[in-house]
Amino acid sequence: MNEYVLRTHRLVKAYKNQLALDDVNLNIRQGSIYGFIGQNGAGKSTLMKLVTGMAFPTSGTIELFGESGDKELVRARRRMGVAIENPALFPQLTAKENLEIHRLQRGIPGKECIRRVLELVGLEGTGRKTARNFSLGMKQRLALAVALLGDPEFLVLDEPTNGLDPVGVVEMRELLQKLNRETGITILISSHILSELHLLASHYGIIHRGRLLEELTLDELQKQCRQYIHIKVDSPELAASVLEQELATTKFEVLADGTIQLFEHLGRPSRVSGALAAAGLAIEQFMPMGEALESYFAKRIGGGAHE
Ligand SMILES: Nc1ncnc2c1ncn2[C@@H]1O[C@H](COP(=O)(O)OP(=O)(O)OP(=O)(O)O)[C@@H](O)[C@H]1O
Repeated sequence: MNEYVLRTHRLVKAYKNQLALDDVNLNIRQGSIYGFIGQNGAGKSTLMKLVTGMAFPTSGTIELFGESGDKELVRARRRMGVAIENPALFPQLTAKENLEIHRLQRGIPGKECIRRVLELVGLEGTGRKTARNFSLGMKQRLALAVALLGDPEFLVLDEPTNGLDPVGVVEMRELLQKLNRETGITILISSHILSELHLLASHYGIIHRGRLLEELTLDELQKQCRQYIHIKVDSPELAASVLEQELATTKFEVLADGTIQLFEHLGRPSRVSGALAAAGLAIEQFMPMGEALESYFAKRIGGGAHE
């Protein structure tokens, strides 16, 4: 079986006066959840449209389930479920009726799949309620159900958490994790907010101005997001000398507001607080912190902007 569900090679998409994708080599392994992160306009939807056949590349190749010929790609795309932009939902129809229309349009045999996808996304109890009266979270679930109709092996979801409240984001995360765990489905999911995908995605791709800056695993991302102890005491100068002399470290920074970020001794916080207290310092704040994911993302694309 092919190790990669999707690979792109030097993929370029040029619109009249701009490169929406610039030499993109993307690699999505089978069974992974690939979080595709980029600001608005970075090129996420464009890549998804090329992969799903909604638009054509200017140059470069797409390899889907190991296939890259034109005919083979058409066949491979049948193994994909897609939710890009809002799917056509009929507001006056129920979830079941909406799915029936999509099933017929796509020529999927048998009605059994409708009950199954409704259960998968947790909309089986919506009965006669019409889509007009659905919450945004329910509409997103219905869009996901539409994508799941043909029993796909690869799901492509463009910002499915867009506009959801924090509870809705967590629900969507749990739902996609459950699908991935129980069916082994590979998922490509985009967002402009890294923290929304964090803990959902097993792999990450960061795109900025059409260029794929970095691909990394969840583990690598965690390592990149630097951990430290945040310390606020009545005398930062004295604290700095305690850190250097008593704890033998220079891996800290004293910020302009007098707070200290200590990058060492993370596993022994009581030793640090003990040494500070023993020197007579009053400890006002003392807590372990990690660099916010968003600041890592901002830093990464900040650097990328000059590439
Ligand atoms: N049909 C088009 N014609 C011209 N330019 C386009 C077209 N589609 C996209 N673009 C441009 O290509 C760039 C990438 O757009 P794309 O929609 O892929 O970004 P995105 O990362 O999906 O952003 P968003 O989060 O806003 O959807 C943008 O600058 C956009 O203006």
